[in-house]
Amino acid sequence: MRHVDLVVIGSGSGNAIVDERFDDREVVYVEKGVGSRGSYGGTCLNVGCIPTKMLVHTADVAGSPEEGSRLGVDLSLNDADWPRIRDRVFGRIDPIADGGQKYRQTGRSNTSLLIGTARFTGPKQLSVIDAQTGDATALSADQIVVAAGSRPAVPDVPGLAESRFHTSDSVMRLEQVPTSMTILGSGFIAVEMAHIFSSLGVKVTVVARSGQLLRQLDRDVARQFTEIAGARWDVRLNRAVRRVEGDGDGARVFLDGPDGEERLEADVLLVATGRVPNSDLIGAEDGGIELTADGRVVVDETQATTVPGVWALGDISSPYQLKHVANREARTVAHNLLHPEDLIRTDHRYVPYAVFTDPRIASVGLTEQEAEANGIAYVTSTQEYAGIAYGWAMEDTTGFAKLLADPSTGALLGAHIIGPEAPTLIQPLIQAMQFGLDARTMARDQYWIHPAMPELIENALLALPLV
Ligand SMILES: Cc1cc2nc3c(=O)[nH]c(=O)nc-3n(C[C@H](O)[C@H](O)[C@H](O)COP(=O)(O)OP(=O)(O)OC[C@H]3O[C@@H](n4cnc5c(N)ncnc54)[C@H](O)[C@@H]3O)c2cc1C
Ligand SMILES: NC(=O)c1ccc[n+]([C@@H]2O[C@H](COP(=O)([O-])OP(=O)(O)OC[C@H]3O[C@@H](n4cnc5c(N)ncnc54)[C@H](O)[C@@H]3O)[C@@H](O)[C@H]2O)c1
Repeated sequence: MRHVDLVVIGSGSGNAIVDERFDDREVVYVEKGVGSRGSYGGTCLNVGCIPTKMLVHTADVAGSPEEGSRLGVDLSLNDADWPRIRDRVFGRIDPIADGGQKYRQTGRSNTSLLIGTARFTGPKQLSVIDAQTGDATALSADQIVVAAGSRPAVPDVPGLAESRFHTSDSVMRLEQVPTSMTILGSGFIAVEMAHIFSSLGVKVTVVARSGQLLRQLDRDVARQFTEIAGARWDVRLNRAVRRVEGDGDGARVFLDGPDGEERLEADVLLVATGRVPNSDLIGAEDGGIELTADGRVVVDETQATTVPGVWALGDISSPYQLKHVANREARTVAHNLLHPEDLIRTDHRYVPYAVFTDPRIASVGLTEQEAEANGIAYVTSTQEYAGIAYGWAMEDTTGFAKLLADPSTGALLGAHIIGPEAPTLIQPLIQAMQFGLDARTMARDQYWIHPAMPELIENALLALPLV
């Protein structure tokens, strides 16, 4: 068995851990590859944030005629050349992944890369199965970083496994843009993909189990989004998927609907029903590593697992499946590997996120239903884009910012925005929450550029009924 100082399993956020600070240690990276190319560099780069957002921007541009028509500008969409769109995205991403792999193979003399699947065989012991030859390499290490991420969940629906279906791992590399697409699920991936493909002319049907899309969001935002989406896509709410039939020519999905069985036919079926942590792939339990009931690796705030010397970060352990959280946790792990006498903790107090659909959504802190359920005293304010000058310029009639604050101190408890540039507009509110800036001071003690979009935030802050 080969013994080294450090093994890192997973090249997503795990890839950022080892740099010149680790030059005095022998390091082995293990990566099995993601997506159809078996790419290096993890989910975000290859099959997640980066390609989706490159496609979302393309979708926004394709949606310009609709925006123009609101403003009296007559535009038309002549063609969306899918092979060009797809190849622009992956023509940029694939070389970055390949370059990252090459760097790990040859870039640092103390670091090597095994392309294969790592599994614990005992505490701090691993077997790595080579992706090409199937040969096993036994490894042990003083320290192991588990950064093995998550993968698409595939629900146990009769006929699904035997049918041709896509997940986010494959749908962005389709050969042809389909005529129609059924999307199972109504979370982040479902509504981002629905925006992308519907903007390119695909007839999209979204199937949701509950009565709302994005139902974990603040209830007013979820309600507004569900209404907007219903006017744009064929949205089927409160549906149970009974079975799937698929042959060479697409897939048929059978649902229990309000009036009995419904049958959906589409060229492409996209399953977007959540992601499961890869703790089973790494054989976490054989390594003595404790898991949560939903299969995540248990970590404390220093990212330490229940096995001393084994650390975890990102989707495999975090309750937040978000890249900026995985990156922050990776910084904690890197520091703690280097400074065992001075451990730091990951701050998870104000984790924001954005949903890059149409309209955009962004959120940080408590939703109103969370504040209510936890008996937290709060006041709210809602400012519509339609009530600020830049909203008139854009002719926006559906967007708003909603704030929750402590009624006596003015401390911000939550912020939720649906509308243009929401992921950008929310950043000063994240900053205020993180650094303890109260709503009154934030609103009054700085200039807000007139007539810019952040006046949405200024007005929402001023409208809070603080005592
Ligand atoms: C379609 C999509 C869009 C997204 N968009 C956003 C977004 O806009 N913003 C955002 O913040 N987040 C987004 N996310 C979430 C984000 O991509 C993840 O939270 C983040 O990439 C997790 O990083 P990670 O390092 O934990 O895991 P990963 O990046 O998944 O890395 C884990 C790596 O471990 C490897 N691995 C797994 N098991 C083994 C094993 N046994 N042996 C060897 N290697 C192994 C995998 O192949 C993988 O490369 C998106 C996700 C998806 C799917
Ligand atoms: N912009 C972003 O930050 C971004 C974008 C995409 C993905 N992500 C991350 O990736 C994660 C995974 O995305 P996702 O959209 O797959 O998950 P999600 O948790 O956002 O949504 C899953 C959806 O699937 C539904 N569902 C679950 N099981 C089902 C079943 N058996 N039958 C029918 N419906 C079912 C749920 O009700 C929900 O609507 C997200 O939670 C998010 O953290 C982030």
